Amino acid sequence: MYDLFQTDENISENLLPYDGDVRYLPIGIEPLMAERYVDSLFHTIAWQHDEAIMFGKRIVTKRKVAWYADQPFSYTYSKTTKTALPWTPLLKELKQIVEASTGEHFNACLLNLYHDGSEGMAWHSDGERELVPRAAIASLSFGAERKFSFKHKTTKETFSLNLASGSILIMRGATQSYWLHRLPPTKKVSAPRINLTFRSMRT
Ligand SMILES: O=C(O)CCC(=O)C(=O)O
Ligand SMILES: [Fe+2]
Repeated sequence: MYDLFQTDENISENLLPYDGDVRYLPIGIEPLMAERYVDSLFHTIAWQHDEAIMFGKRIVTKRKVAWYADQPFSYTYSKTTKTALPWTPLLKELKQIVEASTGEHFNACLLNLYHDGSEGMAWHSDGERELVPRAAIASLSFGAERKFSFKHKTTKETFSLNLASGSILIMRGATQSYWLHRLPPTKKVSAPRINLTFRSMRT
């Protein structure tokens, strides 16, 4: 039987040239296990269409989201507020894997379901008031491999990488203050992708 928990030696060097710390772990979860997780997540998570207020209008995204945490934290972004659901056994298991691989602790998780390449996420940083400042955010990806990009807020320098199924991306320190990130839409991908970002909410 293979070891579910990767050691830190598989984590990349810092991928950002300055003003932050981003590391990539290509195999956070073995590919065959990852395939099974996509299926379970698809069926057991309380997926909801995301709502946002943009230019004063309420829009409903095609992308679906879900929000889970240790406590029923509310989380406001894009001017909408969500209340966290309690962890499911599956999410607890994934949180443990991510914590063991990164050496960090998390108390909340935002999940995104992108049905195909037409769905993505626009440039943003995760600096909401409810988050512990400078705490690590770990992003666990399942399903279709997608490009993920960073752009420095002032120098405009960009950096991109592909996020494989089962991979973990860790953003730490000053990253959210200086860099935006996005998941660009693409015509090349027709399969779904599920992403989990483990976070630390202020308690
Ligand atoms: O889907 C992704 O890889 C990133 C999602 C993201 O940036 C977020 O939920 O804040
Ligand atoms: Fe983000």
